Amino acid sequence: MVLIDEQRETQTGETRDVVLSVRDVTVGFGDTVVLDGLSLDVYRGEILGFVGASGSGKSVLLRTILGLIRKRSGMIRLLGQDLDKANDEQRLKVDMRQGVLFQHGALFSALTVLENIQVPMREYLDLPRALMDELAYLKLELVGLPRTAAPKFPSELSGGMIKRAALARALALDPDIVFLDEPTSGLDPIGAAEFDELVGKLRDTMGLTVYMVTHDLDSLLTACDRIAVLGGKRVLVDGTVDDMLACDDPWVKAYFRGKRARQIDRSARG
Ligand SMILES: Nc1ncnc2c1ncn2[C@@H]1O[C@H](COP(=O)(O)OP(=O)(O)OP(=O)(O)O)[C@@H](O)[C@H]1O
Repeated sequence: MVLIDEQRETQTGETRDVVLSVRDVTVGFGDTVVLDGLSLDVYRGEILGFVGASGSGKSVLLRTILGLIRKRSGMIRLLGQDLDKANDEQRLKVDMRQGVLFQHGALFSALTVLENIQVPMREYLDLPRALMDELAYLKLELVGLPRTAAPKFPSELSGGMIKRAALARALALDPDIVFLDEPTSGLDPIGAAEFDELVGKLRDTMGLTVYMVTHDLDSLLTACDRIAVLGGKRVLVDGTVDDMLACDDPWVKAYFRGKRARQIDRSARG
């Protein structure tokens, strides 16, 4: 496990390890500024739900953190490493300690489930085939897929199985943090709840840190330890469900105090 030298006092006064620190980040395309001075911390072992209106920049931030989009200014420290200052070796170390589940799973259609899970192993490690098979079967089990799913191609899987297979691939190298981009979209409510439960179990058993972009109110209210809301090109508010309910921003109010939210919140709190 990577040592993290960064600790921060949270809003509740606890001192926690910071796994991801985004500071004053600005990102734009041409004349359009999408993120303007955005700051956010993600703590070790938490599930952070990241929400915001469509087009507010959630994917842009995720892609910037992953190094797929260049920021104009600001700093991003992931797993204790300032990504702008990382040399190739340091970048590789960080890459190996993070997993990503892209929207819709993004599995390679020409590879079986087992081969998909082995992609990061092939990319970063030099392991004998038998060991890679064994490790991939362990990941299958971890995400609740049967061994019979291993030789199947993505086109032969249900939506829920695709998400689980993609999660198994994201977990292939036992990362410290996983980034999940709308992991429950397209799943029925039962499948979505089971997926959330699985993510919670991974947090509890592996100490996994989860950064989850989601529109799923159920996930935000029941699975996430903390919520951050993107609006006005930065993080408008972050905190617990109660912090969201106390927030007076019109979008946050409409989202968390709307009719659907009240129903879910009532059933989640019993
Ligand atoms: N490569 C790009 N070039 C130009 N503009 C872009 C690019 N990528 C994203 N944008 C713009 O950035 C803004 C934010 O997009 P983004 O996809 O991050 O929104 P989002 O919050 O993830 O939305 P959704 O919830 O609908 O997925 C949009 O206006 C989008 O058009």
